[in-house]
Amino acid sequence: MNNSNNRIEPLPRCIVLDIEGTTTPITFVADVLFPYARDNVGRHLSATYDTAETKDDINLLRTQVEDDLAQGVDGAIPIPTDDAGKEEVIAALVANVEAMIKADRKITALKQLQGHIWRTGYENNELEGVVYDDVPEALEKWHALGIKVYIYSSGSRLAQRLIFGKTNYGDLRKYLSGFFDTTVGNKKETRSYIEISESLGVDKPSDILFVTDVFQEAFAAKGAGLDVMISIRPGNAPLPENHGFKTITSFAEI
Ligand SMILES: CSCCC(=O)C(=O)COP(=O)(O)O
Ligand SMILES: [Mg+2]
Repeated sequence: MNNSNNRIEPLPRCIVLDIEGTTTPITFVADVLFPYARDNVGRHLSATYDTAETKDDINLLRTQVEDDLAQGVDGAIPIPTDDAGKEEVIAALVANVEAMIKADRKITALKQLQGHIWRTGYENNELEGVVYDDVPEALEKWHALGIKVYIYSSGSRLAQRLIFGKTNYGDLRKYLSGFFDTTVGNKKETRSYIEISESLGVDKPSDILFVTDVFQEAFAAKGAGLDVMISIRPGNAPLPENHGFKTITSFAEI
């Protein structure tokens, strides 16, 4: 795409970016965001227990935990009914959420609650998003070229707006056209990328370039006909031998 890179492939009309391991170090998510959520989930639930937002979060978690218990998922414990009292309910919710975070589960019930907890952290200046140094310049370049850039992350759309709204390079949302999360589908399922492709209204799925760090996500996106590159960043998981995808270590290579 960039003449200096002598990229000969045609410009993608759209670029869809993963976050953890792609725009943002895995260490920021694993060592800052997830511990913040774990350490503040009890305080958050207690402070917002009677709000409609948290009631919705709790209902989602109740449904997820019922399914986890039926499936025998490690760490799942029953959540008492509301008449057991607020403290009892919150204690069970905290135990389940801590187990979900420890297992790095990419489920909507967890991600929706995490986004609400992180919102407080950003508002209180306890959190600031982190992106790699090559990201802002690439976003600005693509924006100038008229390329639409979207985010597809397991983090909720709120969490995505928060991280890009307050980064180490300021507010980057002006370069982003939209956000997709697990409500469109799991990132390792091809139908999720078909759904995204339909939503973006491109002529053909290959008009979209998807960039992620996870092989299974790349494979699922390729199955939907998207153009795919894999991001290699410090601390990312190793890739399978002969994975067959183009890899990049910086957005400047796109
Ligand atoms: C929006 S920042 C938090 C990202 C997150 O919760 C997560 O699990 C990262 O998953 P991704 O799909 O972006 O690798
Ligand atoms: Mg990722």
